[in-house]
Amino acid sequence: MTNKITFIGAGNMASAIIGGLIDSGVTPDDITATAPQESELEALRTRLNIQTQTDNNAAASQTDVLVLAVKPQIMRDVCEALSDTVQQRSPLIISIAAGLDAATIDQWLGGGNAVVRCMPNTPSLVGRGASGLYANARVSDAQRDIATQLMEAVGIVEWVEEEALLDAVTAVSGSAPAYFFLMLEAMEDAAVELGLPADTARRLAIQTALGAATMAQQSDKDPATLKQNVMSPGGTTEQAIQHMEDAKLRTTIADAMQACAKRAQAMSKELSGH
Ligand SMILES: NC(=O)C1=CN([C@@H]2O[C@H](COP(=O)(O)OP(=O)(O)OC[C@H]3O[C@@H](n4cnc5c(N)ncnc54)[C@H](OP(=O)(O)O)[C@@H]3O)[C@@H](O)[C@H]2O)C=CC1
Ligand SMILES: O=C(O)[C@@H]1CCC=N1
Repeated sequence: MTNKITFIGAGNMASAIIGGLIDSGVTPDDITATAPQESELEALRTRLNIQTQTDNNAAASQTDVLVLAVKPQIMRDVCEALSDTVQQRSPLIISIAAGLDAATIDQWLGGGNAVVRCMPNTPSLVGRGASGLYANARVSDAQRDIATQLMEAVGIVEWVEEEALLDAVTAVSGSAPAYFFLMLEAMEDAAVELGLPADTARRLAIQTALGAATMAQQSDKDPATLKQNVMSPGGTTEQAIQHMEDAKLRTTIADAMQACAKRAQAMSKELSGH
């Protein structure tokens, strides 16, 4: 990838993507990250050898791809302060903010921009990210390819042609690493209750999650069949799964994902004013 990429914001999600990009072979010199405090950038620069800047406009004035990676609540101020530079330079805009539509981002940046909305997740850091992407009408095929290449460097990419579907992507992958971390926490706690040392329990639970995900990815069987294959009739797994079904775990998961998508919609209304 020969494009210069600038990340506005250098927090959890930006540093996960940057880490993944560098591991995938992108030249650190082609990546710039900005944040208000030099102290926050110093660690990133030392660790990853990338360029850093505290001045968003200075960074944006030299870039081909501008990744907006600040919290949604400050996006308006950040975009409006960047609009002159963006209007002059016309970089491809990639916003990773939850619940902020492309038209609003475009308007805050002065209008007429090629805007890709991306919903990534933090496993991008280890090259196992899952990103949903949506492009507005200004995005050319070549720019779509750039966005695809960028996010495929850190995981899988799924394009959606309806922007509203990014809220579903947020529920199933953007926010979802947290669901699995919760599961790992709960399994470790329960295994400790059953007498295992915490570190042993954690290693076993993590390896099992990894193994199950890898099997689900590589097998031609669906998850329901893979689950059934673990459940010997009258055996142990049946008891565990029956307990989860009785406790309505599926409904809990569905309700949680509905709440997640609804929050993305509400944020959009709150922040864009329409
Ligand atoms: N975390 C996640 O798993 C995911 C997050 N996202 C989206 O990514 C975006 C960032 O989230 P996340 O990384 O978690 O948040 P963080 O708070 O970790 O990162 C935000 C970054 O923006 C910096 N920042 C604040 N103000 C400015 C400014 N004026 N100019 C430049 N940088 C600034 C912050 O610096 P400082 O710390 O000094 O304030 C920080 O480096 C959000 O919009 C979120 O919706 C999307 C998918 C997943
Ligand atoms: O919780 C959030 O709002 C962000 C967006 C998706 C994951 N983290």
